[in-house]
Amino acid sequence: MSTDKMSVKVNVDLQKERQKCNFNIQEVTFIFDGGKEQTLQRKKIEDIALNSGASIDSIPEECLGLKERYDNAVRKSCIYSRIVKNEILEITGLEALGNPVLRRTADAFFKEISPFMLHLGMFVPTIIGQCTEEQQAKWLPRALEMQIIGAYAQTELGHGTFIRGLETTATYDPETEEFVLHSPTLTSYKWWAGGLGNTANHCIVVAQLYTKGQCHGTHPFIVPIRDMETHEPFPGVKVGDVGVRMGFNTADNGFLSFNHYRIPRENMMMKNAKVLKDGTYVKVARHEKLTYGTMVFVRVTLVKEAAINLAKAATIAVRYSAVRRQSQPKPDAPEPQIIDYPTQQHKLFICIATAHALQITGDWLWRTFKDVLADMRGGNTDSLPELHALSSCLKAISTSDSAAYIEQCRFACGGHGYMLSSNLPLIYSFVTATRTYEGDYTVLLLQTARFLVKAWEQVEAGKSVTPTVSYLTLAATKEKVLWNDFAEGIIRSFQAVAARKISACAETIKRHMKTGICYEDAWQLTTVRLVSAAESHCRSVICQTYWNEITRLTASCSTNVKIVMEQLATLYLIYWALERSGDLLRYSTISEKDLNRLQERYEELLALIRPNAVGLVDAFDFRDEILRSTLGAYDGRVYERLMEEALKSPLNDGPVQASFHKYIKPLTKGKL
Ligand SMILES: CCCCCCCCCCCCCCCCCC(=O)SCCNC(=O)CCNC(=O)[C@H](O)C(C)(C)COP(=O)(O)OP(=O)(O)OC[C@H]1O[C@@H](n2cnc3c(N)ncnc32)[C@H](O)[C@@H]1OP(=O)(O)O
Ligand SMILES: Cc1cc2nc3c(=O)[nH]c(=O)nc-3n(C[C@H](O)[C@H](O)[C@H](O)COP(=O)(O)OP(=O)(O)OC[C@H]3O[C@@H](n4cnc5c(N)ncnc54)[C@H](O)[C@@H]3O)c2cc1C
Repeated sequence: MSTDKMSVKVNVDLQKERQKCNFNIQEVTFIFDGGKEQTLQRKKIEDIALNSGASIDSIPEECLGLKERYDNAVRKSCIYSRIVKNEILEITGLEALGNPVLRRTADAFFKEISPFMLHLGMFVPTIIGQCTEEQQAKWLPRALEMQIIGAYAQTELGHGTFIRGLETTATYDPETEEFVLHSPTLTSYKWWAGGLGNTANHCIVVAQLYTKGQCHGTHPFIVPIRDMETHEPFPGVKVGDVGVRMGFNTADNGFLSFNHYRIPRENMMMKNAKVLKDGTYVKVARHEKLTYGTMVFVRVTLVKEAAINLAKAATIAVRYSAVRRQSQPKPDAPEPQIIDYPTQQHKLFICIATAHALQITGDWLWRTFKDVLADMRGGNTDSLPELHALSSCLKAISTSDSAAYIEQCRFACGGHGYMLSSNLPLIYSFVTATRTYEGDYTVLLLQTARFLVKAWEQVEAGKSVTPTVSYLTLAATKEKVLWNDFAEGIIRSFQAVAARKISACAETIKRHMKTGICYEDAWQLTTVRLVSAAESHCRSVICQTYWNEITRLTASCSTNVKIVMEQLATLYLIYWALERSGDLLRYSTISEKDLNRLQERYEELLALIRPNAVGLVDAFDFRDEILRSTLGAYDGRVYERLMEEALKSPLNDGPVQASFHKYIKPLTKGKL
């Protein structure tokens, strides 16, 4: 517990909740952080970054105008970057780029998003992933020292999803040994890149590469866009802000176009393909899609990003639910804490369980990613398709689940949850964007479906398949899988559901093709089912990973930690079994009686978890500065904080606003 938590006067109900908690909170914190060392490192980083006081705003960020908000975000980004550069990267190394601790700590500085986020989030990783060693030696130190500030401009006004359809061109001119960047149409304007509008001086631009009259598809280039002294855009570069957004308003999302703008040949990122001085195109990479590497990296990191944000929302909603009292279900009895309502527990405990499920799955995916990267360094790209399939569906489901449950947390907080000072709307506006950016939900699930159908064809042909789809061989019998309600039984049934849906899709595609239509059209006619099959596959991966890993991670924990962690994981499995009861009725032998028993077990679990609920969210260990919520602070002084924040509103700067004299008075006096 940090010192600020020990010294404050805590709401009586929250104090009682903490006394009820029967497990060792710190052990659960270690599990959530991925180990004791990670917790200690995180706390050290938080102490360094937050004890400076630089993150404190005198006026709430949300009360500032658009320009002032951006200005304030840049000011704080500079302070935070200095801390990251001078102190944090020293502790973490470049591993920090895949570690949510940087983002988690940044939340204390920015209630919205830093305009520098994409610099560390995509610009630097793309330099690492797409540049030769020589190029890295030139660009990486300057980027890490913040001598240059970069953005990642791939999406265009006309195309985000369909990368092959991008229109910006980079045409090689062997006379001058330069690439000429050009935006031939309005729809070819780069659009959305974070940090681009006003902040960045460099940008990674993804463009169609032309040399010797031939197009070689999209490739990344490092492009200086602004003068390093004056910050004026260079001639031939048009750049600006895309306009006000649902969230991300301090992230400086920008547009960019080029008018025959020249960059040196060496600015093409040449790890995976090169253009020689004479214009000869040379392919280096062994896999066609290695230029998409940064996207795979970010999708992998977004799974834990989804977990952390959901954990924040759950912390706010659970603490608030312990403080808030409402209604009178029994005559003459006191108003209960709203957390005592089973319906409230149903809304909230799945959020706690999902945060753990996604965090654990995100850790596992990160390890898988690093293994695949190590293989690729040795020249073996065999595991890349499986990684792409896994990272695509896990990014889609984790961000979608997280956004939905964060909104559920807001509902769980009633009217006060709608206040920006609760922080729930801002957390939601950030996370709901993650469902779209870095690959839209449906589009990514269809990428996974493509892999699954191919895997199914391998199984049918009697060939072996990769580990995450090996269940296809076991579960894909024509018989219904025998239901049992032990955890392993539920997981096996989910796998059977996924296998049956995948095989049904493959059959449907074949059936359509028998009518004479081509594969592409048959695929389109099957896409609603393909998305559903990919979702089922992903759910079975999360359930299996969560269950196996939590069993492993708690093996040496104290008894009550084991018990509460198992209760949460079981709750997660049963929740989804009940949610997907239609699938289970269709593809397993589950009966109505079994479903009733599951429902009863689910309700028992809610009651068992109830006394530990506040302890469970305390174990996420968010400092108040990071939570930034009137409803979720550790001390539970909800009403006092709501009042304090209300008084900070510029609309409370005097009893009478100028608009009264300008408009209302003339109106009421009949003079308007
Ligand atoms: C100071 C502050 C502190 C900060 C702290 C820092 C912390 C950072 C936190 C991170 C925050 C990050 C914020 C990010 C913001 C958003 C950025 C963006 O959106 S950027 C923009 C993001 N934009 C998007 O995400 C766009 C989404 N669109 C796409 O990715 C692609 O267009 C596509 C994948 C949908 C299709 O691609 P297409 O080329 O048409 O391919 P086909 O469909 O024709 O399939 C052909 C074959 O290729 C295969 N394959 C495909 N991909 C891959 C892969 N990656 N690999 C391997 N294989 C792959 C596929 O399986 C198939 O195989 P097979 O069946 O033939 O064997
Ligand atoms: C907050 C935010 C930050 C961003 N930051 C960046 C950034 O820094 N750099 C950058 O380059 N980009 C960025 N983006 C852009 C982002 O990557 C794209 O918006 C995203 O990839 C989706 O592409 P799109 O907008 O073209 O959507 P579209 O592809 O037009 O999607 C619209 C709808 O069509 C559906 N659809 C599209 N294709 C198919 C298909 N093949 N099959 C079935 N359905 C389909 C989708 O499911 C969706 O429902 C950002 C976006 C946001 C919202």
